[in-house]
Amino acid sequence: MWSRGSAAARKAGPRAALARWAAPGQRAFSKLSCGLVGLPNVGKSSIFNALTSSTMAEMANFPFCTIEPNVATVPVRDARLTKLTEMANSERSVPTGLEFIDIAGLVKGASDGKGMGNKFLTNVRSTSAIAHVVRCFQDEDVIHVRDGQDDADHEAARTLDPVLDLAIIEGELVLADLQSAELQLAKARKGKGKASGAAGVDPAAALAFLEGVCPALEEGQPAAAWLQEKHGGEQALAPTQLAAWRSLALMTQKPAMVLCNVDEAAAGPESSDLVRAVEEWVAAERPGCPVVRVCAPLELELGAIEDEEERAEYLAAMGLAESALASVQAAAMRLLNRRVYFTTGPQETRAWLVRAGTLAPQAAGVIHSDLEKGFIRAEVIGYDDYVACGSEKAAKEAGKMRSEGKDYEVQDGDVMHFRHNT
Ligand SMILES: Nc1ncnc2c1ncn2[C@@H]1O[C@H](COP(=O)(O)OP(=O)(O)OP(=O)(O)O)[C@@H](O)[C@H]1O
Ligand SMILES: [Mg+2]
Repeated sequence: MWSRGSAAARKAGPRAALARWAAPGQRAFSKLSCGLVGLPNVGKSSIFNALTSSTMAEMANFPFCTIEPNVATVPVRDARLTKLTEMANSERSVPTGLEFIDIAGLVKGASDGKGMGNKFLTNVRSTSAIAHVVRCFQDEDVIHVRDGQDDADHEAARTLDPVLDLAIIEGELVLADLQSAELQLAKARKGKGKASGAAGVDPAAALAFLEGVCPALEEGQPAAAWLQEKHGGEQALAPTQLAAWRSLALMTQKPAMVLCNVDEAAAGPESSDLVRAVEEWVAAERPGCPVVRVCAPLELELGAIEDEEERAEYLAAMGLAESALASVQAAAMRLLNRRVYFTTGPQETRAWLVRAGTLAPQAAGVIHSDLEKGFIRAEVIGYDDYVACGSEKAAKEAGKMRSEGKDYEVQDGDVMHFRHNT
């Protein structure tokens, strides 16, 4: 099954090392995952390869080239991790990861089983975020498919229209969600929904969400957009409400970003009309959804440059502030509301991912469940203080090390040490 990673994914060199992050007894580390979704042949596999700098996804000018999704985890570059590793002279430096899943092309009618149909919608269901890939590159030789069949002869299907493409795919996800939500609603009304049985889920709250979200889905509104409009988004929900909302497990509840697959001409500061059309539509219809331009060949070249200075020069020459990978990773962190804290020592300096608002014991639990169970307190130094003082010892002497208890909310960039009694 793809969720455990394809054989190719398991074999992949540097990524295989990432899979070993979680040593026996440790919890699997909390990496984020992002599924690449889009019409056939828009460049999902090309972007997957570019972002993960691997050639495991077969790229071909052939619609539905990808049948089994490819999975790869990419380490997140973080200058703070590099700096802390240098300061502690650690043997190992372990970044956080972002997993990409290259999903087969969806077409209009996918929710009814057209094209590769529901099988691929299942793959979308298991990711934490969705990246819509839309075609913004001009190439007469690459077939553009919109209607579930090779429509190369139809002028309308050949015309590039990334906004329409985006609306089609989003519409398919909404339709599939509507089918699921209506089933859940019928069951919930009879009082035997899975929500009513799920631990920690208030059946009345789940029912209320279903009654609200079904008509919205019917009108073509993604579930997340409905929640934003009616309730101010997930952040505004109380824990019991959030549990009820999440129990619906709809695809359009997931945060989404748009990746514009551009040619080199539109990769620099100039952009293109197609990209601008996407940006305008998203700003008006899906506010808060990030739009990132990715030029696959350029990103591939960039991924191959190890030297930081050389990378910076390459980016500057292209007129870019950062790589598409860095933009996508930042967008995923923002969308999924994640924060990073660090642990550092001579053996290892490591970055850990937690949700915004995570308290110290649960943050410790990301490292090992024993640390959470036996949590006594956390010794915390803010990243800036740590660097300004030059070492943990100096930070301590300068009074910058705080002793925090079980109610402490972990902040992005905290350098932490956990005291525990196990
Ligand atoms: N930015 C680009 N510029 C020019 N050609 C591109 C670009 N991106 C992708 N292509 C070409 O488009 C074709 C389709 O790409 P790819 O196989 O990555 O699409 P896909 O979305 O994964 O397709 P499928 O849905 O069939 O899996 C390939 O021939 C690829 O080389
Ligand atoms: Mg593909």
